[in-house]
Amino acid sequence: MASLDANLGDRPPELSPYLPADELQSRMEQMKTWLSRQNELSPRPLPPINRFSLVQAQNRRILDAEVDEHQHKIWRTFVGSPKNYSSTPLDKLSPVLISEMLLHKVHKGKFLLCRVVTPMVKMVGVHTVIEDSSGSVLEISIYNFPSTGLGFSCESANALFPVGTIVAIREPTLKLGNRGGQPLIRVDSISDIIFLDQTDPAYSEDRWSFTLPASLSAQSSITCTVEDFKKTGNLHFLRGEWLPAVFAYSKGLRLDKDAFLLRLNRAEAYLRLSYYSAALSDAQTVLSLEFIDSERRWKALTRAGKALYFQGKYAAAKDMFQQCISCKGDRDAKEWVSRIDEREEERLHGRFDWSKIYKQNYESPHILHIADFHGPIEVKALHYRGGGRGVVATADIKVGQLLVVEKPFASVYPSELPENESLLTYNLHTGTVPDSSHTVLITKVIERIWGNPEDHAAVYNLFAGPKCPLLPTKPPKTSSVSRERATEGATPFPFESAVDIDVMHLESILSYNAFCPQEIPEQEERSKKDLPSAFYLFASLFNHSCDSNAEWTCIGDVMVIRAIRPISKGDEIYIAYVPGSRPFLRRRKTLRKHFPREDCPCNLCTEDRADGTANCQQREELVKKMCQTKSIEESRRLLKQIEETYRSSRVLRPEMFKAKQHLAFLIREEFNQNAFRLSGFTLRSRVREAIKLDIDSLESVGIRIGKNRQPVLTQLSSTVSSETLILYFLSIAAGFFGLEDRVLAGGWVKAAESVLKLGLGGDKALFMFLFGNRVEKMGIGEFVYSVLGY
Ligand SMILES: C[S@@+](CC[C@H](N)C(=O)[O-])C[C@H]1O[C@@H](n2cnc3c(N)ncnc32)[C@H](O)[C@@H]1O
Repeated sequence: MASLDANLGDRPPELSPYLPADELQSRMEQMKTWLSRQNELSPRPLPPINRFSLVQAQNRRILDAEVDEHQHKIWRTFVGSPKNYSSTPLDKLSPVLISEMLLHKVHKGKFLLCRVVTPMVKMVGVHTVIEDSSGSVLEISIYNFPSTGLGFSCESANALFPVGTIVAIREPTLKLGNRGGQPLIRVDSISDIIFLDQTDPAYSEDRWSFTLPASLSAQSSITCTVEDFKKTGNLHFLRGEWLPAVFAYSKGLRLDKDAFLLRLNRAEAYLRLSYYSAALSDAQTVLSLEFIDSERRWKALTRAGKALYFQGKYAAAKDMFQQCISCKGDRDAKEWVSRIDEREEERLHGRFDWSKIYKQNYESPHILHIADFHGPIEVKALHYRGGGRGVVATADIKVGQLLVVEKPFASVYPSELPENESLLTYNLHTGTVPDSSHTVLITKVIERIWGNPEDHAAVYNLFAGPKCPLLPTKPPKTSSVSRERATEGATPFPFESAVDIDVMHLESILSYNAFCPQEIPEQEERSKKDLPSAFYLFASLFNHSCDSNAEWTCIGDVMVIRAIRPISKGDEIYIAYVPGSRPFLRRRKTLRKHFPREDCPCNLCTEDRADGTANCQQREELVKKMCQTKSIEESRRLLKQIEETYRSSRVLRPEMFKAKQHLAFLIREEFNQNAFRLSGFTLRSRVREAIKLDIDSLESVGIRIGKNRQPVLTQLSSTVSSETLILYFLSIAAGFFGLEDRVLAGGWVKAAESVLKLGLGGDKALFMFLFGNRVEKMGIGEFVYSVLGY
């Protein structure tokens, strides 16, 4: 993320989310060019900077922020603007002073040792004033630092960077800021910041030409003892400020690395942050100590067990909890053991209790207790696909077979975002304005990599846009975790990142691989501010087809992929990035970023292209009209016209599904309102007509209907979700039930149950959970239960 740098004479294009889509896209292209030009400006010396006025300006900002605390703030950001990061270790860099630095320059080969002079103020990132040892000052903006972004308070940033904190900034970038065009250091990558040890000679006051006011330097941690840090850490922990707690414990551990209580507490704080490898490493260090008592040992075992469980290392986690049980006969640990057994059933055999998982989703969209699962599939090199890979079947696959269950690497729901702040992001990679949840997702992914550096390679092995080279099917063994936490002499996490984080590359990766784990309602493409965003490492390897052979759905933020057609061994498996039910021209626009040169090559798009743009456009307009009309007669006319936009040879006709469903709906509405006026014969013939339309509509989306007017489920639909199909089937059943044709009604109920099994893996409990209320409302509850034997 980035805020816009001030221009130097040549003005940047004006952007607004309210511009027509094409105009907005073209201005974003201009903005891209403008930003890269800014990046290429010739370096020049810094103007003189007055310490007093810089500090005063920051103090004013702090006051303004306090006054505006409750006002709604909209922060403007850019995804895809140039951002730098360093990949050179600190000990290979040489120091630079502010007076030696140049504006518009990335100081390659250098690091700046600096001290925080004023409290932080929050903008898109956090902003403060720093000084170097000679007393020269500069403003600094730090983006993407965990626990400082959207929804976090300034106090959190000040707890992490209190006045007096000394940091080294690797290969700093000096730019002009957008607020008044002041020169500032801009840090996009958190891995560029290294926090110096408070025992480092740099912390000695005589190293600095300027003495910080006593009232401020008291906030510096130089005089604190291990006990002070423990207390501060515990206080933060009690307030739920996990990262400030981690920092306080870590400072204590810098003074005494054997202070195992701090380490034990830090392990718990790491768990709350989902930094599992860090939590595990702390818990294991405590377990390696011979002298700890059984209570502490039990705590360390529990924390190690949880870290391993959430990393999906179930056997090792079980071992920890079993040791807990022998330690204390612990009931909690027994529950964890049985949870682990359930996870192993899921992971190894794909046996999931779906209704239990759907119920978890009611409590929170972040499903905690579920294992990842892979069916008979593998990632294969497919050089003709962007990124060079795809997922193929390693055995013949049946309709409904479970292929993938995957927890997200990170996910963000709008309900987690603050009400008084939002982000207006321009994604220069895709020319779109993503919702806040997508932008926050980037920060979450950065944090997750920072806290779990072993995942770095898998994330950076994902497709990153049209210029991305062919990628290997497995992430290469990385040397980037080489600056290991435990390496002798290296600054340990969290004071230094174990991996270098290239934010610009990550932004590209997320532009091409983020999912919205919720169905996007029709017509909602331009106002999707309420939609969640999630990122999956494995699901990102599937290629796209609008007429896919597998369906992805989400339960909360857990991705589930199932086959909706029989798939032969060796065949590629596709999912739909954009639903095939969306009209062709809108689909093509949304898919443009994935197919920038030619269109999507799938069957559905090929058929739509063959119908011609004019027909597709007319079809889209007719369907729009159809959805707005309440007149049955007009609806019949429109249905005919929609049909005429298809070539006669076409089988899959998704818009006919919508149109027929709408007409059936209007007919039902009419007879519901006029039932008392219509003769029994007319009523029955209307009901029959509505049912016929419903049944015919299913054939337009690939559901074959047998001679007995029952569906033949040799495949599910690529353009209608299984959940929607079940509802239509049940509504047809209700129609036949109204006609007192219990045989046909029962047949459709059974078919609905089959779709539930194939498309959602469901059983009786799931049927009751998802559709129990709906069949009651349709007035066929008792009938349905008797047919299904519930
Ligand atoms: C999420 S990635 C899919 C995995 C990717 N193929 C890889 O190797 O990492 C999305 C990108 O894959 C490529 N892609 C997806 N579906 C495709 C298709 N049907 N044909 C060709 N390339 C496709 C496009 O470049 C798209 O932007």
